[in-house]
Amino acid sequence: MDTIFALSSGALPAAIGIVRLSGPKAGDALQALVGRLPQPRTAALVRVREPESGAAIDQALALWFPAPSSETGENMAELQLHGGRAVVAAVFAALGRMDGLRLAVPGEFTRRALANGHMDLPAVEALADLIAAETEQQRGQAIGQMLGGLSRRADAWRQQIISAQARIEAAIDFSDEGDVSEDVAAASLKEVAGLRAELDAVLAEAQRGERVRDGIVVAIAGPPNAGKSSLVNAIAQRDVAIVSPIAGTTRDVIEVHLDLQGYPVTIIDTAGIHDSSEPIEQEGIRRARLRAEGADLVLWLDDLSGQPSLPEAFGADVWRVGSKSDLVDSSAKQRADWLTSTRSGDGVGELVSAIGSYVAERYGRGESRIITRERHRLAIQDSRDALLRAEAAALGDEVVAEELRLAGRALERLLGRIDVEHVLDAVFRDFCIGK
Ligand SMILES: Nc1nc2c(ncn2[C@@H]2O[C@H](COP(=O)(O)OP(=O)(O)OP(=O)(O)O)[C@@H](O)[C@H]2O)c(=O)[nH]1
Ligand SMILES: [K+]
Ligand SMILES: [Mg+2]
Repeated sequence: MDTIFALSSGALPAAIGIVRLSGPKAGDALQALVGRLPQPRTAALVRVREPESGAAIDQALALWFPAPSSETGENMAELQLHGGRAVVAAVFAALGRMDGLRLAVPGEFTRRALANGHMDLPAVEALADLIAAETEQQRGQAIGQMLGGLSRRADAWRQQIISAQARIEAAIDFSDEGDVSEDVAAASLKEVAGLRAELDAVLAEAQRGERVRDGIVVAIAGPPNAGKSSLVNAIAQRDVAIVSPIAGTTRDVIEVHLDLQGYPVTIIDTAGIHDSSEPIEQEGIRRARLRAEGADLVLWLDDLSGQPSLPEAFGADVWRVGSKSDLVDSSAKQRADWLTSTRSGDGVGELVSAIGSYVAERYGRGESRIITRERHRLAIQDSRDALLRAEAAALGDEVVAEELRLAGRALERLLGRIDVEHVLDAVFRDFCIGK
């Protein structure tokens, strides 16, 4: 097993540059650089020297974490250097010359922690989410999961399934004893039904966690020239989209990322939807429809100047938003849920607050969000389906026990206890070097 090292802190130059090592030779390498091994888990002020010449490289804090009480479960060492490029380069050069040491690949420390059972798969996923989190709600969700939110629940479900399975298997073995075994099996199946209902409830809310992780999409759609791009610019307070009096200006889908009440919200500007014979515009309209259909909320914009343009039926909630309110008389205003003018600025701030409240209400209420990825949802769904099949099978039947076994396996997959290899690449794709 190689000993790996990497810069675990951010871009240089910086006040401090943290270099971490993990593997069998981490202690030897630290000793070669600083002359001694500090007390385990206690920071020590040390002189870092080039091992061959003895020339000073830096003065630093050193930490030593002997296996197995370290993040990876291996011997680990950490140097908190001054964060200069040449300082870190000199330390890397010295480490690179040592036998059995090499630079880590992205996520390799965490991969070792997983392999050594110091983290489970949901915790690894949550760590990636925590590092990627840009809003308060994303952070809260990620740390909750990293500290075991999902794992604890899934493990409790698994224990319940195993115990029901054991009782049903015993009932099968003692089936010649008649009534008693039937009662036991019936009671166990009742428990299974209760658990299945619990999984159903969690699955019904699955979308919330996934959306908070990935971002909640609000699409601005409507007829050409309604002022969609102007509204997107007003919301972003930046000139992100091209605005012009020419109908059909926007063709590509443009995204703006916002933090509303701690939730990540992606506002998308789309091509004006109407019957067009122009092929490029047609493609833009096709993309606009597609994004609006996948959105969580559609703002249907209409400048209220002519016949009301009817919102198309999308899968999402639709708000009718009147635009250019500086141009219309009060009678037209009854046709919209919201009125805005990007010229005067009226109504834009209110609309944005209303979107924030809508998102907080829709994604914040209810149980804590424990499903944050499709992978979690599919595994829990598999478990739930097996429980349902168990309920449907005859009492005391071997099929019941087998379905319960499958239900338990789906949860073990969720926790990364089995079949972990084929999901690892997807999980570690987002990791950076040094993590
Ligand atoms: N008076 C007034 N004009 C506006 C307002 N908002 C936008 N406009 C004008 O309306 C015209 C169309 O605006 P855009 O934002 O390009 O409209 P759009 O819906 O994105 O248009 P397409 O991308 O072509 O579908 C431009 O000339 C804008 O200056 C407003 O609040 N008041
Ligand atoms: K336009
Ligand atoms: Mg536009």
